[in-house]
Amino acid sequence: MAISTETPPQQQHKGSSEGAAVDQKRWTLNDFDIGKPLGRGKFGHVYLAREKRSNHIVALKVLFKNQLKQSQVEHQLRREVEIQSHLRHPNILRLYGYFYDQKRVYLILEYAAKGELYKELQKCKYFSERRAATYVASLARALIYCHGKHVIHRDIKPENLLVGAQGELKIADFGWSVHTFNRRRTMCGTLDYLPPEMVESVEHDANVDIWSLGILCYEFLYGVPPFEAKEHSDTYRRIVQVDLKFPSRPVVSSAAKDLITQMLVKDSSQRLPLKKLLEHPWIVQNAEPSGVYRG
Ligand SMILES: Nc1ncnc2c1ncn2[C@@H]1O[C@H](COP(=O)(O)OP(=O)(O)OP(=O)(O)O)[C@@H](O)[C@H]1O
Repeated sequence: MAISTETPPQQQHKGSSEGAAVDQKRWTLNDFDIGKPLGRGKFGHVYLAREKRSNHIVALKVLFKNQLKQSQVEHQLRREVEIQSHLRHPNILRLYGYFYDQKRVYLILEYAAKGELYKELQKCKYFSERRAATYVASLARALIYCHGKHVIHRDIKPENLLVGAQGELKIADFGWSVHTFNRRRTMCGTLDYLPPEMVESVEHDANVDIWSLGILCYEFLYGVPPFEAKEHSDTYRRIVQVDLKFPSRPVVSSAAKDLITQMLVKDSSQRLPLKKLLEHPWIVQNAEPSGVYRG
């Protein structure tokens, strides 16, 4: 199978803007050769596929409409598609387009050849500081890009991260993301009359992603999330109290702990901004400048 990862699937309407082309092309199942299954999720299956005309390799996610309806997630899926199809960043999984038939919805996704990060973490138990810092820096860059477009991910966790052929991290699941600008518009009609504290709350909201990235950084280095507990109520309490403890094993540098401590701050306005994170000594000294961890 000829593998091309550079060019997106052919688009029908040349000359239109990239984002518009995604919407305008009318795909059907006949446009693809279907390959091996890549995995299955709650609502359907994911297959390796090749777009016939361009030979472009993609991941085709097939979702069953009746299951989406039953779980009342159609609205969430629509939002996910709307948001993800407009994002272009090396660390964000591309959504090239979608189509549907009577029973199914198909999402045409960028293929992430190295699969789920979650499985890698399980295999290694925890990552080296170099690897963790490289991942955290790429995620910070992807989130800065999202926040610049008023998109908050809200669900950054290892299960939602895939790894590309070069070892680059890809944020994959935008099911819980929100476009704050849209939300504000529907609520208030226009931004013009909003007081500063409400306009600022866009950034304020975005700080939830800094918290999640702090949790993820901890999990990369220790193999478990920081507030884990047997009982749900205990996890809740530990989060609310920010009951942050650093075990003595595995050994983790004080610079890494300092960064995590600056991200896991209860007052969301006091969390280390993502741009500052990229300048933190632990990131500067450990993250691969290429943004790619090759092992
Ligand atoms: N773009 C992709 N490239 C490579 N493998 C993928 C891709 N998307 C999904 N997969 C594989 O298919 C599996 C199922 O993906 P899917 O997104 O449907 O399920 P999920 O992550 O469990 O999400 P959900 O809980 O929303 O169903 C993933 O766990 C992953 O192994």
